[in-house]
Amino acid sequence: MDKRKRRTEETMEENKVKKAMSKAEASQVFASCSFSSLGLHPNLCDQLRGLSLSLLHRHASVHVYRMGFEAPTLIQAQAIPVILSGKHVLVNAATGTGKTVAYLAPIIHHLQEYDPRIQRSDGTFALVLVPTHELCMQVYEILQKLLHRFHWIVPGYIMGGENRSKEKARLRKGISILVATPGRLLDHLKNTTSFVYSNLRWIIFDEADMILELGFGKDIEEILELLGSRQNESVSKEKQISKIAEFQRQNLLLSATLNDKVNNLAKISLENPIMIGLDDKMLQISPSLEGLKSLGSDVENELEDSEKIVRSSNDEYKLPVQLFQRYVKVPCGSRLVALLSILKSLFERESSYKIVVFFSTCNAVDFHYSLLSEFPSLSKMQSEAEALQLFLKCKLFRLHGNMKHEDRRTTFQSFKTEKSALLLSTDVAARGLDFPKVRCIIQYDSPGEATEYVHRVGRTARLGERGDSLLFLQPVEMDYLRELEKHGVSLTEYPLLKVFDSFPLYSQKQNVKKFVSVEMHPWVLNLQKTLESFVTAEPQRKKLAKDAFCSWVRAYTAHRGELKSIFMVKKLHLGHVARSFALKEQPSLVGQSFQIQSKKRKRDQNQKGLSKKRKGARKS
Ligand SMILES: Nc1ncnc2c1ncn2[C@@H]1O[C@H](COP(=O)(O)OP(=O)(O)OP(=O)(O)O)[C@@H](O)[C@H]1O
Repeated sequence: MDKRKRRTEETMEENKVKKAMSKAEASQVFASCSFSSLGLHPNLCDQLRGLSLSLLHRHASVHVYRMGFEAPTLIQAQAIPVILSGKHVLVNAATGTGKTVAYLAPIIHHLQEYDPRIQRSDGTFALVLVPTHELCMQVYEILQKLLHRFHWIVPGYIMGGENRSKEKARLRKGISILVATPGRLLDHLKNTTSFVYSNLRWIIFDEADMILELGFGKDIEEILELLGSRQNESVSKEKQISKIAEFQRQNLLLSATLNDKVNNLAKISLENPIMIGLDDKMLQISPSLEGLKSLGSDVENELEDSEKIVRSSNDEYKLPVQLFQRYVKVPCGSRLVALLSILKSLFERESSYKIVVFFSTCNAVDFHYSLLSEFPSLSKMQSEAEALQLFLKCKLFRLHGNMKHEDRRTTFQSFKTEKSALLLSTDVAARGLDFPKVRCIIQYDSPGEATEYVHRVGRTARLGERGDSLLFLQPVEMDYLRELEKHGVSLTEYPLLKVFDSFPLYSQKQNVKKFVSVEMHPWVLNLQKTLESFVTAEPQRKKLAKDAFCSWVRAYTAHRGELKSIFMVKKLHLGHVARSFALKEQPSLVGQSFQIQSKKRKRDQNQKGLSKKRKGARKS
C-alpha cells in the first residue's frame, strides 16, 4: 500500500475515533431531554434553542439573539425543575457545565409569568452575587441574551470601580434582575435610597466559595441582614409588598468547589436546601439552624461535624473528564526558557490555538507581557524581515486587577472572540470566566489551594470540549502533586526535553546528546543568554523584571497551611529565581526578611556541605 493511501486511511480512522470520543464526551455533559420538558415557558425555550441569526426587518438588519442550545446540560436538567419549584438549592457541578443558565432560566420563567407584568418601578426581584467584575459582566451578557423576548424584564449590574452616580440613576429607574459584586451592593443598600428591593424574591451566590475567600464574608452577612434574608432572623413580613407577598424567598448557592466556609453561608442563607451534584453521603442540612457563627470566623472553628453539608477539604473535586492534565518539572533557573519554548511549540503546531497562562502577581503578568510583546525571533541566519518577527507569533493579551477597568473589559471581550491568542493573567480570570475555545491552561506559578487549581484548569475543557492543562513545578515543589491527589486529581509528566530537542539552533537541527539535563541543554543555555541580554539592555524592561521578581518572592511566602511546607522560600535559590525573570543577578531590592532567609539557607547549605565532607572523610 502506498504511503499516501495509508496516511488517508489513518486519518479517516483517527477522525472516526475522534467523532466517537466527542459523542461519548458530549453524552456525559448533555441530558437526553428538552428544555420544554423541564417546565420552562415556550418562548424561553425558543430563546435557548436555535442559532443566532440576522433577520431583515423593515430595511434594517435586526440581530436576533438565540443561544443555540440544542438540549440542556445534565446539571441544567437536574437543577431547573428543582429551582422552578421554589426550593432553596445548593449546586455543586464541574466547571463549564452550564450552571449560569441553570439558575437564570427558572428565574426568567417565573418573572415573565407575573400578571400584571412587572415594571421597572417594582425594583429588583432577583439578585445575583458574583466575586469579580469580569464574572459580573459575563452573567449580565448572558442575561441580556436570555431576556431578548422579555423586554419588560430589565437586567442590570453594579460593581466596584464603576461610576456610582450612574449606577444610582440606573437603580432609581429600576433593575429587575441585578448582578452585583458584594462590596458595591452593600454600598448601594446603605446609601441609595431610591434602590427598591422590597420585591426581592431570589438571591443567588455564584462562585459562593470565592466570594467568601475574597473576604466578603462580613459584607454578605450584612447584605443578608439588610435584605431580611438571614435564616435565623424573623423576617419582617410587613416589609414585603404586593407582588411577592404570596412568594417565599428562594436562595441559591453554586460553585464547582465547595469548601467548609460555604457550609456557614449555606446555613445562614438556605432553608432546607436541596443538594444538587453532591454525593449521597453528604448530609442534609440540619433543619434547626442554631448556633450560627460568623462568616468571617476561622474555618477551623466554624462547624460541628454533624452540621456539615458540603465537602470537607479532603474530598474529591469534580473535573471535566475530557481534560488532559499534565505537570512539567523544571529547575527554577530554566522556568522562563521552558515557558517560552512550550508556548512556541504549541502555537507552531496548530494555527488556531488559545492558551491562558496563570501568574501569581500583577507585576509578573506585566513583565512577561512586555517581554513577549517585543522579544524577537531567534535565528542567526535571519534576514532583516525575519529579524523583525516575534518569538511568538500570536495575539497577546493580559488581565489583572491593577489594570484600568476599561482595559480589563476590552481584554476580556477581545480574547473571547480571537481564534488564536495567548492570555497572561492573574487569578482574576480563574473563576467562572467563559472564554470559548481555550485549548490549554498553563499554570506557570503554582495555584496554592487545590480549589484554585480546579478553577484555573476549568477555563478549558468546557461543556464536553477537549482541553489540556500544564502545571509548572520545580523539583523542590513536587509534593504538591500529592496534595492534588488527595482531591482525586492526578497528573502525568510532560516531556520537556523532547520540546527543547525539537528546536533547531542557529537554524540547524541540533545534534543533542541524549539524556542531557534541562539546565545544560544547548537550546536552554542559548535562549537564556539571549533573554538576559534582551532584558538587561533596556532599563524599563529590567525594572519590570526586578519588580516582578520581588512581588513573585513575596507571593511565594504567602502560601497558607500545609502548602507552606511545599512552597518554602528558604528552599529556593534566589539567584535562580532571578534567572527566571531573565536577570543576571538577584536584585537587592527584596526586603530584609528575604535576605536573612537567604543567608540562613546558605548557612544551612554550608553546614550540610561540611557534614557531608566530614562523613566522606570518615569513609575514606
Ligand atoms: N444547554 C447548553 N447547550 C450548549 N451550551 C451551553 C448550554 N448551557 C450553557 N452552555 C454554554 O456553556 C458554557 C459554560 O457555561 P457556564 O459558564 O454557565 O458554566 P459554569 O458551570 O458556570 O462554569 P464555571 O464553574 O467555570 O463557572 C457557556 O459558554 C454557555 O453559554
